Amino acid sequence: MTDHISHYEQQYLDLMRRIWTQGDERIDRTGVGTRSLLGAMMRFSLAGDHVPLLTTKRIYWKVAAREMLWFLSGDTNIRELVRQGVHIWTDWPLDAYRKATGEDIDRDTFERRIIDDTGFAARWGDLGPVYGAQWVNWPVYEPAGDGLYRRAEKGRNQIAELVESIRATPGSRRLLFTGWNVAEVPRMALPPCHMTYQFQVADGRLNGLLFQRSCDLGLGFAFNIFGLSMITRMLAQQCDLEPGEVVWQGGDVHLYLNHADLVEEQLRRTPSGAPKLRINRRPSSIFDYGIDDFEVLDYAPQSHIAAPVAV
Ligand SMILES: Nc1nc(=O)c2c([nH]1)NC[C@@H]1CN(c3ccc(C(=O)N[C@@H](CCC(=O)O)C(=O)O)cc3)CN21
Ligand SMILES: O=c1ccn([C@H]2C[C@H](O)[C@@H](COP(=O)(O)O)O2)c(=O)[nH]1
Repeated sequence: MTDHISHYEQQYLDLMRRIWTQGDERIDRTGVGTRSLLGAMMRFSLAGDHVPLLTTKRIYWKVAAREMLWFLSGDTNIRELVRQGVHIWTDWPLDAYRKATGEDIDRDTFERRIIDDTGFAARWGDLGPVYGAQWVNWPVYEPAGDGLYRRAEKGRNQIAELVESIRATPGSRRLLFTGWNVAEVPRMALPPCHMTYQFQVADGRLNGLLFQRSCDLGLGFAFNIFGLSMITRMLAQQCDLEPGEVVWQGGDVHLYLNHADLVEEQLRRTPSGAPKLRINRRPSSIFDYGIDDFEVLDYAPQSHIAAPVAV
């Protein structure tokens, strides 16, 4: 149906090939090793409900959607994700627990305890002040007298302020939010990868841009580009704008060396089709969306390709 030269996903496959064949090979933080390139950009249209889901392997878009809704809820504990059957954040708390206790616990048992025991979840399931905390409750400090400061009860809600700003000053060049809180990065289980989102209103359309400092092109990217598209669509709906395009900018874009099978299989495949993301309802605020409000249509991907995640 779609000529593969012009299919939106070709940008992704080209970048994958370039990094795999020409990337700088190094041992990274995880010890797995990557091939890496600094600086990349891709653009995708959201017009007509189109969504840049990868078609050369199945993407579990509901997992990515649940993760995005979890960020917006301000939650930083994996418990709610695990309760919803989302396992993509479990490995980091699990690793911390194993290292701290020496207990040789398997993932299923760890997740069971996170769900069953709220005390255990509070102690071992929290990722620190990651995305959700910074997005909707960026800490602020108020004078407490004698030159002292105390943390204000409520922080800044960057997302609520962004909705207001898009509505009030659509010509602004300051329509953004960021998870990169320099003072709090050391307390995060992982410093934010998809760290800064910026928006622009042009001709009645909302465009969204993401700067991602570090990108696991084989696994994380598919989720991150869906998340960017989803939040751009939600913001557009809340601000009575049409969806425009999304621009993705990568800092350190890499392929893990243990993703060789995935990379080679994916590069053999040809992208096809034009999936659409439908939002079935107009919730009264950006914080009132639920998973059932989203539907993906015309998505007929090739088979899933499993690949290990580097912790
Ligand atoms: N190395 C690494 N890559 C990442 O993409 C990543 C991290 N670490 N750390 C934090 C989060 C967690 N994210 C993840 C983690 C795992 C998958 C993953 O395993 N995806 C599989 C299966 C998904 C599922 O079974 O639900 C996939 O095929 O997409 C995706 C994103 C994105 N981030
Ligand atoms: O949303 C995400 C979250 C994480 N990643 C990847 C990028 C890297 O491979 C690791 C993070 O390691 P750092 O050493 O902190 O860069 O996780 C992603 O692609 N998308």
